[in-house]
Amino acid sequence: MATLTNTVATNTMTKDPILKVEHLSMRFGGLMAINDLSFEAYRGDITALIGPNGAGKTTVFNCVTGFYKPTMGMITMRQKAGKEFLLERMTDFEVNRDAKVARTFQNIRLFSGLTVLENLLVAQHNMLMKASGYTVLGLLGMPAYKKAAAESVDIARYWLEKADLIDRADDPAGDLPYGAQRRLEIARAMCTGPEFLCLDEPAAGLNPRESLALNELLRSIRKDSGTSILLIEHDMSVVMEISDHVVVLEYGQKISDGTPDHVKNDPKVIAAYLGVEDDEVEEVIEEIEDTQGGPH
Ligand SMILES: Nc1ncnc2c1ncn2[C@@H]1O[C@H](COP(=O)(O)OP(=O)(O)OP(=O)(O)O)[C@@H](O)[C@H]1O
Repeated sequence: MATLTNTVATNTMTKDPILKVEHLSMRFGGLMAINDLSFEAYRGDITALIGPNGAGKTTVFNCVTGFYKPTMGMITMRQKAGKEFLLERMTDFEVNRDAKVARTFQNIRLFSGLTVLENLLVAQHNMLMKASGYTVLGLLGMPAYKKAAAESVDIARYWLEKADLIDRADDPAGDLPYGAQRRLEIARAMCTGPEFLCLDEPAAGLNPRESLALNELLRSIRKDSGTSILLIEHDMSVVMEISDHVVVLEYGQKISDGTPDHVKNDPKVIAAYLGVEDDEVEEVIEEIEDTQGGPH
């Protein structure tokens, strides 16, 4: 099995996997976008999925979150309480509601005409409907609904504080600067109480200050809520700064798996990013160092 021969440079003995991807393949017509991919994400970790354009990162995300049905393979998520879900057999709605996996998308998908607070309340719609007993009478006055409604405002306020957006709670979401909209999307996903949060390029288009604010939010999610995070990211400063574990894809296969330091120095990863063969890596790195005036 090709994937098992790759080095996993993390201490997997002490880690508790929240997600296991086993022999995942996804074919689009004649194109094998993902080819026999296996990796794990560990509970409480921030795991980054990286790789050059077209490597298959978004396809993996879409399989994990129920948007695509994989051609082959198994995706198991195990919740903290021990309940297991085979995500490849579930719809995107079930993955979110039952397995408690939330996601954001490459393109921001907020309700731009609703306020910042309203965006977070809409995200809790399922919980509120459940509390209403799915009846109009419930909506109109049942104590359970009133309690749930008050709780959902508290949850929204909590995440607005965390995302540093509390001062903008009553502004239309569409009026926020880009970086703040990204944080609002993450806050919205967190309002659904996920055990596993999947973020598709959260730092895309952010300026350095917004990137720092994002890093801070993700670190606080990991620390305070214990939610495990899987993110796709091109911004290496974000990946290296906040990830506990990095999985690198190229042409739909795993080429490296380990700590940020391990993958950063892995010749296969360097070769993939520079677009050269493995045996040419050292030569190319020497050339780069020469043009930059020596090693850094
Ligand atoms: N729905 C689809 N139909 C056909 N081909 C697809 C589809 N989705 C992805 N692909 C192809 O699968 C391959 C992997 O694409 P994917 O978007 O997963 O890569 P990626 O690593 O996320 O790339 P990027 O970093 O550019 O977003 C690409 O060759 C892409 O063109």
